[in-house]
Amino acid sequence: MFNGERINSTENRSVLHIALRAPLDSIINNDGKNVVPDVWQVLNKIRDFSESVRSGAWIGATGKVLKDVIAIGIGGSFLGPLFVHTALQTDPEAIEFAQGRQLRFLANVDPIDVARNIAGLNPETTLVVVVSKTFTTAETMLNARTLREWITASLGPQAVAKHMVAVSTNLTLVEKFGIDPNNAFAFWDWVGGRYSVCSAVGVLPLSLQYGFSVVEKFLKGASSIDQHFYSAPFARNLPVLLGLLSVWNVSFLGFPARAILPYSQALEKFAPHIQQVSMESNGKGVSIDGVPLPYETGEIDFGEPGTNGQHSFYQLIHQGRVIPCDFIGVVKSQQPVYLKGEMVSNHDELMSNFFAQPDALAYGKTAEQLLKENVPRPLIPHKTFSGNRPSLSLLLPSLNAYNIGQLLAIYEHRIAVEGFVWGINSFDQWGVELGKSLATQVRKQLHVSRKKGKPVEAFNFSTTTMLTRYLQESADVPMEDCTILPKM
Ligand SMILES: O=P(O)(O)OC[C@H]1O[C@H](O)[C@H](O)[C@@H](O)[C@@H]1O
Repeated sequence: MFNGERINSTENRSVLHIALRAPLDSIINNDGKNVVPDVWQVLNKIRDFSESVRSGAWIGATGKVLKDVIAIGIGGSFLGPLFVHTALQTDPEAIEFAQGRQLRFLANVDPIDVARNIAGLNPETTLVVVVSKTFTTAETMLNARTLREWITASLGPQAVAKHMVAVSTNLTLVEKFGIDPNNAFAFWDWVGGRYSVCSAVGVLPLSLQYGFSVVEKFLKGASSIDQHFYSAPFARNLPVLLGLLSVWNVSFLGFPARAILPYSQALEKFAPHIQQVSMESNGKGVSIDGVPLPYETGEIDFGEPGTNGQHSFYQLIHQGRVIPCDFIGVVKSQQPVYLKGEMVSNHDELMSNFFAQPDALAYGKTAEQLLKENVPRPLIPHKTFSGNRPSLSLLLPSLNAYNIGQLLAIYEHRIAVEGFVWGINSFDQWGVELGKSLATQVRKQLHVSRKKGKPVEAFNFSTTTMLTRYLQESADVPMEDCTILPKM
């Protein structure tokens, strides 16, 4: 990976997200060319652009400062930036830099997501960042056309130049869409979508919200783990150890899932992000050479912040299926609260749970202990905890931009380690293609049925029945040849 070899062999690409956060003087080659200067050229462009928007030097079509940003993107062009944004939102340093500004994310093609995103915003003070590696993703492009309409309907077509910018590897399509290439921020095909938060995909929206200096700390944190991963002996190498633990749990112990349980509300979007990084990377059925695997790979990742999860799905984890857990705790809260007269601070209360849960999973509770507590015999099987349920705990010193970068990189590399051991390609995602092409077929069918009254054909019985019903029941929904935007 670090040598720039084309380890993503099915797409014939290198995998160099480590270059996105490498110091300017480092050398990371792709096809014999050092890519680090290109990375920094874009980072500097983001620094200049975000500073001009934040300072008010760059203004909207009607002369107003652009204080609100909507980032349109989905999958890897959404989940990582949302995780980092959510984590920074309560960081005291980041808060200072975000005064008076808003960052929102429009991902789903559901028009309800459009409605939620534009609610309360004025196009005059809004900058739209269209984020798409390919610039062909159906959801993102329809959302981009929708918000282009939202802007032009109130400010006129010339306003697009001031109110829309893009992040992509496909600058030709950016220009075709009508966004000035000068307002496009590039990245490269050696960055996988789910590994792209350290490229302009994350750095641009986050710099607009928090300023480049905060985001640079995030990059430095990620880079510190890259260096650790590259050079630390395996026995002390965090991503290696974590990756091996996961392989052990999945392939040797046969546990198919992994719960990601941060005891920090700021990390509320961490599990959804890791869900994509992990499940899209390692959810494969064949080896890198295309041979069906004789063992399972990948985890079913899910998670919620503690303590919320404890009151939801932990019952199953304690007494039902065995689900290896990652507990993530933070020593110092971003937002400490102390109440006079309380036994512990609010953060200590949270952390009491962080320390208690792994113990409960590991050691459980025996029938003997319950008998000593005079638990009635019929209840003993119900109140017994088997123990011997694996978990691991990570304790971060604090949660600032730097540590957030570290946490991200630890998981990115851990997932790569798992893939290397399993002998799969963790960097392609062919499994998402079939659904996309069938959706294209449905889209065509909906068009000809609605416009020309053509019956549903060439689908299986179940889909034909459901589609026909959908068309019948929505025949009265207005489909005029005019534009309708949400009325919220
Ligand atoms: O950034 P884009 O090209 O719009 O792609 C967005 C997403 O599309 C697909 O769903 C891929 O499976 C994801 O890996 C990717 O992140």
